[in-house]
Amino acid sequence: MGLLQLLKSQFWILLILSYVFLMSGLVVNLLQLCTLPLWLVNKQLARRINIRLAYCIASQLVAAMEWWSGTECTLYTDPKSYPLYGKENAIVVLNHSFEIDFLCGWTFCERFGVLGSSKVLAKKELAYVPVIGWMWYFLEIVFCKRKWEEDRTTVTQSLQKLHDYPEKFWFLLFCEGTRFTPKKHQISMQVAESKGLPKLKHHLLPRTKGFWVTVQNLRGTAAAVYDSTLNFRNNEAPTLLGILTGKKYHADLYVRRIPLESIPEDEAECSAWLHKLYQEKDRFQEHYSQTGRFPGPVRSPPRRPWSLINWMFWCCVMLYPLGLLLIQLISSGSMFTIVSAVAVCSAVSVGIRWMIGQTEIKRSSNYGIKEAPLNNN
Ligand SMILES: CC/C=C\C/C=C\C/C=C\C/C=C\C/C=C\C/C=C\CCC(=O)SCCNC(=O)CCNC(=O)[C@H](O)C(C)(C)COP(=O)(O)OP(=O)(O)OC[C@H]1O[C@@H](n2cnc3c(N)ncnc32)[C@H](O)[C@@H]1OP(=O)(O)O
Ligand SMILES: CCCCCCCCCCCCCCCC(=O)OC[C@@H](O)COP(=O)(O)O
Repeated sequence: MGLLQLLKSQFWILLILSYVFLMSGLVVNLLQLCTLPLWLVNKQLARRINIRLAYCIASQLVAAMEWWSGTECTLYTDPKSYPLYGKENAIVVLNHSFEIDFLCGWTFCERFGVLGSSKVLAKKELAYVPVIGWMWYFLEIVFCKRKWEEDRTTVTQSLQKLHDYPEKFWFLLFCEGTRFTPKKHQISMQVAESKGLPKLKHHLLPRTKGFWVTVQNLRGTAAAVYDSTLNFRNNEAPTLLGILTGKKYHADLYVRRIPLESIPEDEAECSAWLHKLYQEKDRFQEHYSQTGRFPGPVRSPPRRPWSLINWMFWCCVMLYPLGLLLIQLISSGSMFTIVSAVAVCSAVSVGIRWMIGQTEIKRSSNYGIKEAPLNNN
């Protein structure tokens, strides 16, 4: 292990990065709160400001991945579709097997200039995660309870609001609805069998209602579906903690652009279309596991310096007062201040550990387990 790598893996470095992320995130959340009155007067301006504020938070994680860990991202895609990426609204369909799949998604958003405005159909629990969840509220992220009876109306309403969104956005859908685990896979394949659908090896059976409602409500707003399949080289199972301690991974993403008009409007046909798409995705993953690559040409966009510049800016802004405080602390020698500083450090590390925990598959929800196939009609 090199000296730099050793340094990156030190706990106190992680603590400093976490402090910068948490404190700058809370400052950004506060600024977002201040834009509330502006929504009443000039909604489009409020949205544009919030896109930039969200960029300040999300791009710190992207910088950690691209610049700190040096993780590389290769894009396999058709050269004819490539010039359209970032220039049109799109619905992105992505497999949900990795702890940092959302971060890889963000990295591509950054490279195509849509990071601040990127959206997702997210489980409601994430709305309460400090910094990220609070930021999403101002970004008009669509939340769902994964209970169709309730989601049908709320998801439709949230999607309708995006019709006049002032900047280009990608709307991410993890149609599997939860992270892949062997147990969830086994249960979802029982569901597939009970529905007479072919079994999938690398994916859970997709939930089709969210996809259908998204496509229907974004017709005329989004131009295409980007069918995206992600994998990592050398059978790696990357983690956010790995990224933050400087571990380098190599992600491969296969993207196919499918014009929205080619997707059926009828719910049953749309559902069958999505099942077929997942059967194809499964074949791409099988191809990857056999050959170590996806089909088609490679066209990788380079990383941009903006995420790093933003991160450096927040490091300077947040570390300056921390430095002053430390000097004061050491020179005062007061037991009370030292105990307070230790308490703050502990709170930061517990808070960040909890947030990182949200990304860990071993802490994944029971969704997809609790509904036994026998309960399905
Ligand atoms: C060029 C570069 C291209 C791309 C770059 C890539 C990406 C970048 C893009 C954007 C980035 C943006 C942001 C990223 C940042 C962060 C994101 C982080 C995380 C958030 C992600 C989540 O929170 S995922 C969880 C929430 N999302 C979803 O669940 C979406 C999918 N779900 C649905 O669509 C659901 O239908 C629903 C949520 C709308 C409703 O849920 P409900 O449970 O009520 O679902 P259903 O009614 O569908 O369920 C009943 C049907 O399911 C069948 N069933 C029962 N048991 C199972 C089972 N175990 N497995 C499968 N199916 C099952 C049942 O039979 C019912 O079937 P029907 O035939 O009746 O439908
Ligand atoms: C430099 C930064 C230092 C500190 C970084 C801490 C950042 C914490 C970021 C938390 C972001 C949370 C996003 C989680 C996304 C996710 O993967 O959600 C899972 C859901 O899809 C499905 O849930 P489940 O049903 O439980 O599998």
